[in-house]
Amino acid sequence: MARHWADFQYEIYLNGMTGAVPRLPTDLTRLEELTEQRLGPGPVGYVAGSAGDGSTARANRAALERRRIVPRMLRDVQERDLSVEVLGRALPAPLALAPVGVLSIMHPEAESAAARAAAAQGVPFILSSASSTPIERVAEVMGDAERWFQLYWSKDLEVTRSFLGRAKSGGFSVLVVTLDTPLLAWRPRDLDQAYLPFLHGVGTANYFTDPAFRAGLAKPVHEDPNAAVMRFVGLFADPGKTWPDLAFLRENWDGPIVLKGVLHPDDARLAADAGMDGVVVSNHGGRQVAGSIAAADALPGVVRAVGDRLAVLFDSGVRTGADVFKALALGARAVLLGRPYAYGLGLDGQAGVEHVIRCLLAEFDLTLALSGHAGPATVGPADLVEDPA
Ligand SMILES: Cc1cc2nc3c(=O)[nH]c(=O)nc-3n(C[C@H](O)[C@H](O)[C@H](O)COP(=O)(O)O)c2cc1C
Ligand SMILES: O=C(O)C(=O)c1ccccc1
Repeated sequence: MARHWADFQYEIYLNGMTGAVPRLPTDLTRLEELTEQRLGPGPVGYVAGSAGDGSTARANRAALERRRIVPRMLRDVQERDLSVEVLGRALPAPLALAPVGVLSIMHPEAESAAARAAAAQGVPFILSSASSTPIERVAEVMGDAERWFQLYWSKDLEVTRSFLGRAKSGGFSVLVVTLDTPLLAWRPRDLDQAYLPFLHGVGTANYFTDPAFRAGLAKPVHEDPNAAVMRFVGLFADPGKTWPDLAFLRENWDGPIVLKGVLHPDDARLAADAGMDGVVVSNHGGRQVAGSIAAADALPGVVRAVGDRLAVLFDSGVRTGADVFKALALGARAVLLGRPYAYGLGLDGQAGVEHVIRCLLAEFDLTLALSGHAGPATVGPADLVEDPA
């Protein structure tokens, strides 16, 4: 029998009989405020912040909130199964943890704690190229759990080759290539504090321990960490890349490749034509193009364009179980979760990330059941209306 994620609520109430209440809020929209109170302004500003005036991040939430679910009754929702097949993988629920860089600013155990949490709950972990922890150290704590690798497609071919080889050796099976960050956007919250997180734990972070990256430095990282950070900023991405360049990745990666940060239907078609396996409809959580289309508003057009050819995933603004439901109703196969798990990590390490996953999926399970669905397969556009307000 499939796991009933909704039972988490009774676990919480049962614990309550001995006087225990959850260590973190069960409404994940409250985590940001709590993190802000507990951690310094630099790290929280970096994670919570977004591009420009923040309008895209707000639009992401508004586009999800504007869509309302129309529940159906008497449809036998006793036995529910949240599992989905994505890119040939059986996932227990339509959820993966999004790639989030430099997690050591949130917690000393950084990506290792987040990866352990994902593995414990059976949710794929997408490791960022810009992680605070080397690929191999993360692989070590994941057993045989599902893990994907996010590539920042570097200007330096040797760095890219090195990452692809190390990710493959570490058992990372899906390559997620992020397209929407050829440059870091204008981020006033970080600029006002002159805060760049990349110096944090520089000696042990993924880039800074990579042999190909180090080979290009005039001095060892510990002797001139500022120069190492400037080399990183200069080469982690490549604004010169174009669609034909994808052939290199297709030839040098055996497994599925997913392009992250696609918003236009024509770009989704180009991804399919380039032999890619999936796209993530995402505006990077509103951190790149201030003023851009909300991710949920871009989703239906991409699904119409390539839904029969590619796995269409979604992120940017997912905070509740209802948001997961709405993304699926708009045509996504699964969603990625970003900031909320970073806050969970900052507030309570591995346990905090597990709390976030369990709350989101319990709420999603209940949303499904209460809306008349026994699983993701039957969810579709007919379940939603747009709030005229
Ligand atoms: C602090 C932070 C760091 C991020 N680092 C990366 C990264 O290294 N690679 C990447 O592809 N996306 C990165 N993202 C974007 C996320 O993968 C994801 O697209 C975004 O957080 C989703 O929006 P949400 O935070 O509203 O859930 C980062 C996001 C945040 C908040
Ligand atoms: O901050 C980000 O959103 C991001 O994607 C990033 C970019 C470079 C390094 C680490 C994270």
